[in-house]
Amino acid sequence: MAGQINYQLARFVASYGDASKIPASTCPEVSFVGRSNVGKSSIMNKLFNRKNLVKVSSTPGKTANVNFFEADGIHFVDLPGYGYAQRSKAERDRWKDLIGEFFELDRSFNLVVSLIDIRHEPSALDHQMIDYLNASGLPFVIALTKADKLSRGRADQQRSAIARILGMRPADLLITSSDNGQGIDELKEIIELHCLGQE
Ligand SMILES: Nc1nc2c(ncn2[C@@H]2O[C@H](COP(=O)(O)OP(=O)(O)OP(=O)(O)O)[C@@H](O)[C@H]2O)c(=O)[nH]1
Repeated sequence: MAGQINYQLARFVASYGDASKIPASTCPEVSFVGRSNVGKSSIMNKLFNRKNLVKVSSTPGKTANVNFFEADGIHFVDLPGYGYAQRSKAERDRWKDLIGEFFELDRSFNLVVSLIDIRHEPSALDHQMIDYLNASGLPFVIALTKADKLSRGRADQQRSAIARILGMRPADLLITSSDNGQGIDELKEIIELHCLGQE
């Protein structure tokens, strides 16, 4: 049951625009990836039960750095959203490099939470990210975001469709909403499993 990690004292730790400047891991880490505007900041705020600790922006593409948060001795890492078309190519390349370099670091990748908007098919960059996660062997979970925007039945259908596209089982994809809290306790349980070593 979720509840072993105390999220109450979540705090911002540091922000890095250059992966080579990130200090070595000192504790378990949970990293959040996904396309711009998918809801990374919102799901992190929901975990922390805070409105605005992780800046939520309705303008896509605001998270341009790797941002570290800490709660109860665990680091939560907000990675820059990828694939925001209206940015310059130079900026998109910088973000891609930053994400790529981050995953090449020798770190404690206890869990990567890969977010996909439940309403849309995975993008080419989502595929690239998930292929990379599969190939690297890093533990990851897919969280489908914004489920409150669909009926329960439609959300289940979308989960099956997205799972099929990704070659995964529907049960491997978590249906979540930062709006009504759906799936957040399950996500907490998965985080606990990977960060507190209860295999
Ligand atoms: N209805 C609904 N809206 C959501 C949900 N999660 C996020 N949003 C909205 O989607 C928009 C983007 O959310 P963010 O959490 O800022 O997304 P992000 O992935 O951090 O965005 P970047 O900073 O661009 O990488 C905001 O307007 C949020 O209010 C959700 O579960 N339900």
